[in-house]
Amino acid sequence: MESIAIPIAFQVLLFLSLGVAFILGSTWIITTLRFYAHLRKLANGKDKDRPTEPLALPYAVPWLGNYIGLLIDQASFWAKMKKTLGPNHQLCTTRMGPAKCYIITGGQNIQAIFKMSRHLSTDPIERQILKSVFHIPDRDIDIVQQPARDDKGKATDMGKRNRKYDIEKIYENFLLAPRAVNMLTRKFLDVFGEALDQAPEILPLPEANSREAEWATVNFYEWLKDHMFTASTTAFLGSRVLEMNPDLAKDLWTLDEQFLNLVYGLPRFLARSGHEARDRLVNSASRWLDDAHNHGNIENSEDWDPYFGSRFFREKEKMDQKMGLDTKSRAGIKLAFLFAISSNAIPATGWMLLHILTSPTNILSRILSELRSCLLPNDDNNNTTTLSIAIPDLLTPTRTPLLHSLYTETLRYHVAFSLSRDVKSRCTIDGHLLLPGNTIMAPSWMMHRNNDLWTDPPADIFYPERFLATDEKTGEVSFSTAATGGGRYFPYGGGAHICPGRVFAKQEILAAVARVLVGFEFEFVDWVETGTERVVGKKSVDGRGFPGHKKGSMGLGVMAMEWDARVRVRRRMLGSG
Ligand code: HEM
Repeated sequence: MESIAIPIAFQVLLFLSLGVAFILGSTWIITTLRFYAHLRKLANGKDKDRPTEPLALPYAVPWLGNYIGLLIDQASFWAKMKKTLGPNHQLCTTRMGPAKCYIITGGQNIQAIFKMSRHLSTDPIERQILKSVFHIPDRDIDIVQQPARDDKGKATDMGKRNRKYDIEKIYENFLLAPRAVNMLTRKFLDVFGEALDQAPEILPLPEANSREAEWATVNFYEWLKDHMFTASTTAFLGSRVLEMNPDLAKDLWTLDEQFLNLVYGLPRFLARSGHEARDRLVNSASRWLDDAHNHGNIENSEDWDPYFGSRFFREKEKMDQKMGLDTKSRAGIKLAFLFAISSNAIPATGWMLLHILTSPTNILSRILSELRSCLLPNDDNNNTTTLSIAIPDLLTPTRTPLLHSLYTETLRYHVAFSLSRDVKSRCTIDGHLLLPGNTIMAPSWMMHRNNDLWTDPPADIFYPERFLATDEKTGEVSFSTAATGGGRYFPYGGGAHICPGRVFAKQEILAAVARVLVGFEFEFVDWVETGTERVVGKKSVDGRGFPGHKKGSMGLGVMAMEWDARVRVRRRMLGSG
């Protein structure tokens, strides 16, 4: 029996393999021929006066199209796409499973997307995230996304009386207004400073002025991220939430790692840790909301209270209650905000500090001298870490030009997200017709890391001074955003859905960098595997061994670090260099 079964199995396998190879090969040949025929037609200038279908990228796998290539390695996919399209085309389509996807690059096209909010929508992607990641039922998402109504109750795009309008008002008044955002930054900085001062892992300053503080050894990013999470969560959600849920940070970072698995709807048995972390988080946030309603006062107009936290969250909770959402949905929405608050600003701060601490050109001393000019005088003989940073000074680019340039470069280099919109109604970009029912993807990587747009040094080099300009007459060096225009730089997205946390995020990142550098001295030890002491890179601070981006973290915002730095750290005597 066996002697017959093996050849049959082999024949079946061979037959299947040939079948698959035939399907892949013929799909690739057909889509490639179609691509070049279309390219020639466009080059001949036919149809030049009327909108045309965009070029369709060749692919090998029917139905899935380029989905797999994009999932496996985005950077290589974008590079290959750029080569295939050549210099004259910046818009194409590809099949991504059930939907056709328009991939859009080029400064003018990106700017066009930001101006076309009437034709484009984020509702489907928002629904997917709220449902799959934060467990909000469709019924409540329908309420959240209820369309605008005009005075006669008719659905309209332009009406102001919709949920989105209410949330825009809350953003404007309690997240973007200078008073609100300064208060949030102040609270963040106070709690962050306190957390660092009381950190048990770092030894206290000695009593006598003459002796230096003792060194401790920590994994740098892990150390930073826990203290920053405590500070930003307390500033936004109050102090009770962490007292009630000491594992909140752990669960949120698990959710961060598992985010895409949940977005893609992987079942529990394939993404157990993500599902479990999400369930615990929703329960924790529900208990926190119940406690806040029982003990706090939602009508309180104070800037901050321990139960609800910021005025922003109190107003958001009032809005969610008014819409009739149940506790779990309201908790899920607050979690989505907590996720947005933590998942980008904290790694951005980590990257920025790692670049400073391991810089081959020693920018630390220059940054420190900028920061020292932002310290408020303290009355304890400069022998304490009770630091007070003047936030308005820190945010003034003329005082801290290098810090501003480094921040801008950090977001250029380490942010990679795919701006995503659904086409609501027929529209045209760059002479090409976009049809409703399809999606748009505009990868920031194609602009931020494009060597044709960023030269001297090229885009793939991290250059802290990139955004500094020298006045030819006076020789004065200043921070300049001239190179960020024209749709080539958009770390916070743009148009109607531009990130509403962008002002706070910048203030938080700069304040955290300042507080860490003026409060502590560091000595690099080794590059280590995250969460362990296992050495991964070269023992070097001259740029070698610097972590790359963790696989799979591209496309979502600030990319994750491949590994961490082991450092010696001690409290800085304020007088020391
Ligand atoms: C370095 C830090 C941050 C980065 C790089 C970042 C980036 C982004 C990006 C790229 C988008 C999509 C924009 C678009 O589609 O056009 C976005 C949306 C959003 N961000 Fe941020 N973000 C950061 C920090 C924050 C913070 C601190 C908050 C909250 C306080 C926040 C809240 C949001 C919200 C609510 C949205 C959805 C807006 C909408 O769909 O209308 N983000 N962010």
